[in-house]
Amino acid sequence: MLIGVPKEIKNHEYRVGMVPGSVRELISHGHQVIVETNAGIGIGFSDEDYQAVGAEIRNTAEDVFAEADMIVKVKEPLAEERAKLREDQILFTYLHLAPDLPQTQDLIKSKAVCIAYETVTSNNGSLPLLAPMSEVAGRMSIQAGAQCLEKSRHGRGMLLGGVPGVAPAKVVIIGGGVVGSNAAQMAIGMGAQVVILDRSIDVLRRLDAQFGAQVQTVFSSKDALEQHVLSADLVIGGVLIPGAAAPKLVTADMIKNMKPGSAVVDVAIDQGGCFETSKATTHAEPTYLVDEVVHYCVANMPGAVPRTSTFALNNATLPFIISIANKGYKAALISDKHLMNGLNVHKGVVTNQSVAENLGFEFVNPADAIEA
Ligand SMILES: NC(=O)C1=CN([C@@H]2O[C@H](COP(=O)(O)OP(=O)(O)OC[C@H]3O[C@@H](n4cnc5c(N)ncnc54)[C@H](O)[C@@H]3O)[C@@H](O)[C@H]2O)C=CC1
Ligand SMILES: CC(=O)C(=O)O
Ligand SMILES: [Mg+2]
Repeated sequence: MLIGVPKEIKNHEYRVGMVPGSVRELISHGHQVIVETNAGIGIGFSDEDYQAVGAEIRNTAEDVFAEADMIVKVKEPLAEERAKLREDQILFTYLHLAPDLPQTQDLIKSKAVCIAYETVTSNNGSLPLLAPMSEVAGRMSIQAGAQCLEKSRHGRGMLLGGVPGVAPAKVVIIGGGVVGSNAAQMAIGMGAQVVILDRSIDVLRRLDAQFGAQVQTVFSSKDALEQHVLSADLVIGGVLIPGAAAPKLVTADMIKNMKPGSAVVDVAIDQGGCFETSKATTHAEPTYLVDEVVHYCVANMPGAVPRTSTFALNNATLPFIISIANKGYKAALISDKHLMNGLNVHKGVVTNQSVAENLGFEFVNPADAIEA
């Protein structure tokens, strides 16, 4: 198979779909890889590094999209990338379609085979291609939130951990999955007072076993959520209903009633966000104010630490890339129900139930779609 790796074009996005080590593995399986010039330059991989392991370099994204059987990326394709997709071409990347009608419409129109990292599943119920980036974003959310509390960012002027004789900040984490538990680990390390809400008792049990008395675990009822959000200095949003748009758990009214200078970090923004007042921001301009509450809503947080993130992501994606390349996408999907769950759009039809329901498209079972 001919696999193409374009350079990412989202604002301040320096991750790349494949590192040279992964390219080497694919070539050892008998495949060809073309890489857009400077695709890895932001994390220290030159064109020569890719050529040294057998890749060919192309000067433009047009060339990569025109030639490749499968495109391997990081972020969802932007409009100008979507316009380059071809019928039957395989696209393997993050998509986050549920809150994104224009992208979904374009992918349908392209008739490409679109497999999303974030809905690939595993036997233990986790999302193996989302988890590494959620680890990064969860850890970063506390760094980002700590900066938002600084006076220069219009925050309350509080140090997360306080100092002896002065109370620490109260950090409230909504969603205790991968983002939430990694955020908790960092917040505890910085000495904050930490509360985590989740609506899964099993998740709360796991957090209790992991962190003991260092966190307060809370069942996420409307009442509890309101009580803790209103008394928080920093709120981290890390909820997920796989494939679906994030529930708007924190209303605009609740934001209005938070303390002036408090901060919210909406990690779930890539699924539309869990604060009613959230709108996606970029690393160039990460924050804005609503009712004196600092909002940080960057949809590609791991892009800020692209070297760590690229390796973490590529470690997880490589086995699936090899499987698709070796078997062809149909056999790869049929042989692995977890990879099949990644199929979101197939040659003009929507094959993810949550995406179809959220956006009002007809849902076609992925197995039926690829047999058709
Ligand atoms: N902004 C960014 O750069 C990044 C964003 N993300 C996003 O972060 C979000 C969280 O991802 P993960 O932690 O990997 O998901 P996860 O599935 O590990 O955890 C989500 C948690 O939310 C909980 N939850 C669902 N509904 C809830 C509710 N009503 N109240 C309280 N808890 C609720 C679930 O029980 C689960 O424990 C996803 O939307 C993901 O796409 C992940 C990586 C980077
Ligand atoms: C998960 C995701 O959207 C990201 O890593 O940017
Ligand atoms: Mg994202």
